[in-house]
Amino acid sequence: NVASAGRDRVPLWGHDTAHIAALARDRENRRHLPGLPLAPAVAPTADLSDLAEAEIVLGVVPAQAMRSVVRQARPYLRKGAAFVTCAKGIERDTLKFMSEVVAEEAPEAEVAVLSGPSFASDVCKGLPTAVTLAAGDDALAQHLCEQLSTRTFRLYRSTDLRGVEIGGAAKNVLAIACGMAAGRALGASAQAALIARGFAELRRLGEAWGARQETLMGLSGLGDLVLTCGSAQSRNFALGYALGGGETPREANHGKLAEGAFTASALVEVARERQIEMPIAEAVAAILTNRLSVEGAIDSLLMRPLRAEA
Ligand SMILES: NC(=O)c1ccc[n+]([C@@H]2O[C@H](COP(=O)([O-])OP(=O)(O)OC[C@H]3O[C@@H](n4cnc5c(N)ncnc54)[C@H](O)[C@@H]3O)[C@@H](O)[C@H]2O)c1
Ligand SMILES: O=P(O)(O)OC[C@H](O)CO
Repeated sequence: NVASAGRDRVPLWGHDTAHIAALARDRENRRHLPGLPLAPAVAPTADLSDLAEAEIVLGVVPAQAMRSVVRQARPYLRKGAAFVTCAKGIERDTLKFMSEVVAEEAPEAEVAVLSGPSFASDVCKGLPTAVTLAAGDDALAQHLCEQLSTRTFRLYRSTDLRGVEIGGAAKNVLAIACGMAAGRALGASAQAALIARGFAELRRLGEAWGARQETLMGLSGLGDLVLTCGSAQSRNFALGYALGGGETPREANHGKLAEGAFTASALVEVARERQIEMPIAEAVAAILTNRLSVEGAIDSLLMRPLRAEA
């Protein structure tokens, strides 16, 4: 809906033809965003050739599906089109970030990343939202911000693609930990401690990749961490909450996409490769793979050696 502002026709492609037909018929996404009508310009389509006219393509699919979607889309992408990845995660099989996946699968496209604190329903309702758009070339980032911003959806530009991607991928994993603490009723103080120590992990990883401080402290880093760790509306937080309440990793998902569950192990591997300590993320990955209980994770985090705050 946001992307359609000021445009005559914005094709909305999806792989699930029944869902696309329902979107075209109902003019709303009854599955995920009931009661929020599609903007008139949005044209649901199952035909990828509809992308041929697009100067800007937004990739809004689960991180683990991004490669196959870009591969399918490539033959239809116009030369020089910008492909903006909106997925927050790391590809499990390759440990690659989304901008790398897009660059590998569609080398002719201009790659950009959109990330930041934004629940789809808030954006769709026209509530004020601010996020970061990063592209290697500042002029491209500025162009995309101008093209995609609306009065209520504010884009800040950046050239720090990796910093933006690290924030988006890490915050989902850390939000699972915060959800677990809430589900275990550990209290608001524990919650705040997890956000602060989680941010220390995100920042350490970002710095090891050369991410800029303003990115890590900004919308796509601290901003999205605070939103996702502090709201039951978050699917990652909700997954953690169910785990904290005693559900198994298999039960706790409730059929919703919680990207942190797919990215946790990859995040930990990426961190280990750079010798970065991420004990909270490690605990989440271990719980999700049934190597550790929630109780065991609490014990191991509380019993870590005392150290300087960094
Ligand atoms: N929902 C939000 O509030 C929100 C906000 C910011 C960023 N994101 C990010 O956007 C990405 C997508 O999230 P979402 O909430 O739109 O998820 P979603 O579960 O609604 O899925 C988005 C679309 O991807 C399609 N899809 C699923 N598997 C696919 C596959 N294998 N191949 C092709 N298409 C497939 C689905 O049919 C759906 O239309 C995630 O990485 C998420 O972190 C979501
Ligand atoms: O529902 P979540 O946990 O996927 O969070 C959605 C967005 O990423 C919040 O910025």
